[in-house]
Amino acid sequence: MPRTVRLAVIPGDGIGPEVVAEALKVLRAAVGDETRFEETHFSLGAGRFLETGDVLTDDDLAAVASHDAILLGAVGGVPGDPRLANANIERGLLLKLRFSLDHYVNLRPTVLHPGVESPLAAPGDVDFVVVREGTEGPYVGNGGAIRVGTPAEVANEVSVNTAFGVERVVRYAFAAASGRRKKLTLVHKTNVLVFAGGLWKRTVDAVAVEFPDVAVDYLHVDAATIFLVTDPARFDVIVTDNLFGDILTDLAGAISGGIGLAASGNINPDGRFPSMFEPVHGSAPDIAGKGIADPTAAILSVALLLDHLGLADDAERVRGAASDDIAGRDGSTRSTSEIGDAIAARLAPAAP
Ligand SMILES: NC(=O)C1=CN([C@@H]2O[C@H](COP(=O)(O)OP(=O)(O)OC[C@H]3O[C@@H](n4cnc5c(N)ncnc54)[C@H](O)[C@@H]3O)[C@@H](O)[C@H]2O)C=CC1
Ligand SMILES: CC(C)CC(=O)C(=O)O
Ligand SMILES: [Mg+2]
Repeated sequence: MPRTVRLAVIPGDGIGPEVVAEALKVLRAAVGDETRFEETHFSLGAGRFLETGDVLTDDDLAAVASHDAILLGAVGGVPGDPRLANANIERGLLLKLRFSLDHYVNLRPTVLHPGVESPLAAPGDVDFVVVREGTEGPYVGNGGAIRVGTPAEVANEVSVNTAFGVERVVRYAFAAASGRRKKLTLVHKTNVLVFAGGLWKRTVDAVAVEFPDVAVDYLHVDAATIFLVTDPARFDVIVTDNLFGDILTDLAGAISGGIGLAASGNINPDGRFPSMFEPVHGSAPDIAGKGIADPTAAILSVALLLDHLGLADDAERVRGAASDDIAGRDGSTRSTSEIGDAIAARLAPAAP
């Protein structure tokens, strides 16, 4: 009897549906007969909002939450589109999913694949994971503004950091480092953000006692951007808050061959809620509909999904096929579906 995995698929906006189609192609080619993915496709995003006025209803959320895992493309329209001014798709949909489903680990691995040209002069070994906190920080919507639109406007956006929230993600990061090269770098801005930074630093110091095999380092976020460019090999696992992690992982994508290769998982490690896998990039309205988006980030996100489901062999095969494809890229332009087809073909069983 094959295992059935109920997969919620949220293609989203812009290039989201284009890259998700390729990711699903690869997923279907990767898994053996012993696993069956039952897909439910959800029409959510800016497009859906413009049609119906809904962003994410309680029914939508409950339906998505009833699945075993989620694959998401990207959501969001053209920045500045006045029709979306009151929608706040990113907060009302993407962050609502992450918060409601308690995705407190936002896992973003960065590898410089063989054959990829990095813009760095001396990239060295680029192989690190950013463990970004996913449910707190400045993204929780704890803010407000007064006298909006006047010269006397005051706007606040408060970063929320709880001992509970920081400790659980820090613990996850230590465990991840322990299973890798045993180095954890906390990135924050403790010299200025003394309250939040103090909590993060004290938590790392306290949890470190339980992981004596893991070397602990600390960098202010501004210095971390320098070292990501000048010496990325110094990083193994980075743990950081929601905002810093968001910014650092776009940079991580850029130094490792481009945002089109950067995968991520929004993980609920407790398994109480389905985890969600998505490329790091957004809906890229500037290239949407042209068939030129790189689907590799979405495909590598499928590998993270398979890992999460305990299908490590299938995950490794997807990574291997993607890596082989990447290594063979010669600078000629292939379409989104040509790349997906080529990676899926590497996974197809050999003809007898
Ligand atoms: N997880 C999500 O759903 C995210 C959604 N967004 C939303 O996406 C929309 C666009 O945001 P941007 O700031 O422009 O970020 P973006 O990541 O969509 O695009 C930044 C640049 O990277 C390029 N790019 C992105 N993905 C690519 C791919 N797979 N292949 C080749 N090139 C790629 C784009 O063409 C663009 O030049 C906005 O509405 C934003 O709020 C942004 C980031 C994450
Ligand atoms: C809505 C944003 C937080 C999405 C984003 O940029 C990200 O998660 O990387
Ligand atoms: Mg981002």
